[in-house]
Amino acid sequence: MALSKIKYVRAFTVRGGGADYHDQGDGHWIDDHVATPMARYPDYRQSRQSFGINVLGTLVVELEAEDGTVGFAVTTGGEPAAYIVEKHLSRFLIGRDPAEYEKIWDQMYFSTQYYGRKGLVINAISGVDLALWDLLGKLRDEPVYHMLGGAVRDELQFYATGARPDVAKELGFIGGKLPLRHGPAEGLEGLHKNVALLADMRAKVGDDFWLMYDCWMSLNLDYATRLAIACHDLGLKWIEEALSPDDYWGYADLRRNVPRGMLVTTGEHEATRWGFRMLLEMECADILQPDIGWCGGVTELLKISALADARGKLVVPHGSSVYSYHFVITRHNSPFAEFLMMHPEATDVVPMFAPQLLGEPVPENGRIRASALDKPGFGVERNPDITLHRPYPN
Ligand SMILES: C[C@H](O)[C@H](O)[C@@H](O)[C@@H](O)C(=O)O
Ligand SMILES: [Mg+2]
Repeated sequence: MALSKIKYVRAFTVRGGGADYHDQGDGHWIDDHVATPMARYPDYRQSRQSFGINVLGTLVVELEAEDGTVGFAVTTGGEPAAYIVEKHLSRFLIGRDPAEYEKIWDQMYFSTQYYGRKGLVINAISGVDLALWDLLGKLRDEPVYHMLGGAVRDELQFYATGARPDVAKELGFIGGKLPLRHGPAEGLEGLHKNVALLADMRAKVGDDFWLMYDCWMSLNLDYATRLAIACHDLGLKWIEEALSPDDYWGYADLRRNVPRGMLVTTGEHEATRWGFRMLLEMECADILQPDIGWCGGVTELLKISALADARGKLVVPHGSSVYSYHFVITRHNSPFAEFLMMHPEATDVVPMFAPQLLGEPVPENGRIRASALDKPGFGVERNPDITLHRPYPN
């Protein structure tokens, strides 16, 4: 039984938080001296916005069916991604049944392979794929997680990413992931500051609360190895994205270098089943962390997750609000999820993609019940108070 066909494809952009969650105002923890590969240049060391981490902004993809039903999704991508959606990908969507998401994904990927494969183009494809699944759920009156096989547990449990793991513990989260603040350019003094900050946080949260460091691609193998060894006695649970996403060889070495029991994680800037196959077959990580809005969407993450499951690896998607929640609740090898604390001081729970989504669920006591996802599609609507810009109307 065919579903109502796609009649309109619209790509909008919007700035200020939301899916491009690094696009925040001044004084936010997420832009306060976080270590990055650009920190080797002193001018770009204090703020990630100074080198353009928020240059793209949010991409909003809207698919309207012939019967007027609208599916949408948000991801990082802004105007260049909007151009790719309207001028290239839309030809594989107009007049199509949204249930044909496998064929549509295949056509979007291989038609852009000559200039895509990773990064912005896969963000755009992911945004379309997420909007397809949202539209499918709204046409079928089903939550996305039902269409993925249903919940394998009653609730999601979250660790929190932000500057205040001590507050995250009080709020009921199962762990706290700190942004690493100092990289190799700040030498031994910076390394000691990283260890001291972790020691201070360990003293505040006690011995059993998970503490992790997120290194956002900023280190080299030697520094990452020394940091892991120096933090081991402080119970660092995992060292995340220590190296460049292209350094598969370095990650394999890092896994051999870190103290036994410490986990190496990465993946948020990796894309497609082929990229994650490389991470798996080169033994780069203990936990894979794809972002569903950047790796290829639901359709591709299903393949990535199955590859990882076959090798006994966990898949804990990078924080991406409802889009990852509907996935994680259905996968045995995704036992917990990430919640990014988007409150400027990381001291309160606010919707992750605020202010763009109406009905976005937030963890209570560090958990979200599966029943909270029981609305069609991804269960959220666009905030009508947010003005969208359509740069390339077809
Ligand atoms: C906190 C990290 O520096 C990044 O800002 C964060 O987006 C990402 O790496 C994460 O894992 O949440
Ligand atoms: Mg990360």
